[in-house]
Amino acid sequence: MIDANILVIDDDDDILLSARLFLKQHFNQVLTCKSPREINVLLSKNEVDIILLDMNYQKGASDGREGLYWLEHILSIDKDYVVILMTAYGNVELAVQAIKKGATDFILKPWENEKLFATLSAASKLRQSNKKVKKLEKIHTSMQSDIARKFEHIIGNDNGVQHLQKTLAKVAPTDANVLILGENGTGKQVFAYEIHKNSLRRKQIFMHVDLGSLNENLFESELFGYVKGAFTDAREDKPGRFEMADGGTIFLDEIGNLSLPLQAKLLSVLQNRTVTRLGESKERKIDVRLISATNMPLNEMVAKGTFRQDLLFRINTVELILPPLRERGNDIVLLANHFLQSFCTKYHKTIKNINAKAEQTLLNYNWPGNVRELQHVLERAVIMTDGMEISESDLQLSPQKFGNQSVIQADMPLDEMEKMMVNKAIEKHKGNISRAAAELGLTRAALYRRIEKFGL
Ligand SMILES: Nc1ncnc2c1ncn2[C@@H]1O[C@H](COP(=O)(O)OP(=O)(O)OP(=O)(O)O)[C@@H](O)[C@H]1O
Repeated sequence: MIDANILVIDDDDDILLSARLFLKQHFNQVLTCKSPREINVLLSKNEVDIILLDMNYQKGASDGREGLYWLEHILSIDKDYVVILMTAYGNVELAVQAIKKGATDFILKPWENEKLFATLSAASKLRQSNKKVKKLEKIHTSMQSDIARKFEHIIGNDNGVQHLQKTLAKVAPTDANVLILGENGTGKQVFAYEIHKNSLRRKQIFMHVDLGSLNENLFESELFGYVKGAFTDAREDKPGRFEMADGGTIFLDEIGNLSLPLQAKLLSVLQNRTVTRLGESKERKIDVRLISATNMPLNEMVAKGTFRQDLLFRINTVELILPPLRERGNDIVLLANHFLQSFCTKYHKTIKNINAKAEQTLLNYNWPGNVRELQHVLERAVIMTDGMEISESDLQLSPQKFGNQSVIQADMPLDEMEKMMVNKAIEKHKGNISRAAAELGLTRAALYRRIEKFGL
């Protein structure tokens, strides 16, 4: 059985019947219709690979003009359709004209079944390779932007990060849906890409979609695509991100920002594994591995009714919770040195190290912007410093973000400082753990761990 869908258009019922009976034995799907006027509807509802098109429809017509007209029409819908013309009149000139206009081949009626099969199987090979080329072009474009994005490797020796790396290694080669949770800048995108790089889909597309930047109007056209004329600016057919990611991984970033109506639309695509472009009713199958990420507390949102539970179940087969940078201990110094090296290379500077006092400052800081903030701090420090080492003043860290300065003294041990902040936040929010955790930039679980640790 050849994996191709054939549409046969002929005004003669006997021809349609014999084509259907014969071709059904060899091809995936065979559709037939009597009038080329039905072409638009049929092509918008079905995934068709090859069109077998009669040249004459009006009674007594034999010049093939109608066939040429409909050939052009089909190719104007999508120039990649493979069209094979058929006629009872062995007119070579007409055949040449049709091929010039974009037909793939020509067959004479009455046909011999073997000849018809040979022509159609060659055509389906052509169609497959056209599809492959298109897909490769898409992958090429996406890889170009990947290269421009320049992904980092995951750096981290902290227990939490090491544990996550082990989970990642187990999950990556499966097709399981992964949800990555963590504050801004904790490396959710880095982890998502690492999963893709270690998956069986590594040679296919990694499609990053920032859902936070898509408003209600753009959501469907970006994600599901559209056909020419679907709306005023739709000048040509455009596949959506899901279709482009077919065969690869789609990374839905900021999934917690979706409104409830958009969550419903996304859920239906994930359940059916098909997308329908705006302006058409045809369903297109998609095969994607899904990774989602957010800095929002999805479980709490489910409890409040602002995030659909069924959508959460669909996306969180495996959950990775990235710890904030302030909880990663010495990884702060490890990452800082890594960024020091890379910015020294970028700015052609020779800076040997970060001095001890500056290191301690980095360790004491709260890092509300996490690894991204650390990266910026090091970039600025490398640019600004004139010496051979990074000192505390080069870091230019905002004093407010070391915690409550009015009571915290500079020489206070880190643990005590932390205990005091936790206590204050719980008091301020009258024991409401969620609010206290939100203020501290911690997850509820992380706050409970501290309450236990400090015996509060
Ligand atoms: N473990 C890590 N090792 C090396 N670089 C990292 C690591 N984690 C994060 N980074 C770097 O920090 C920056 C922020 O990371 P990333 O964009 O992945 O964070 P994010 O959690 O997706 O952020 P946001 O929530 O704002 O989208 C990136 O430049 C990334 O390369």
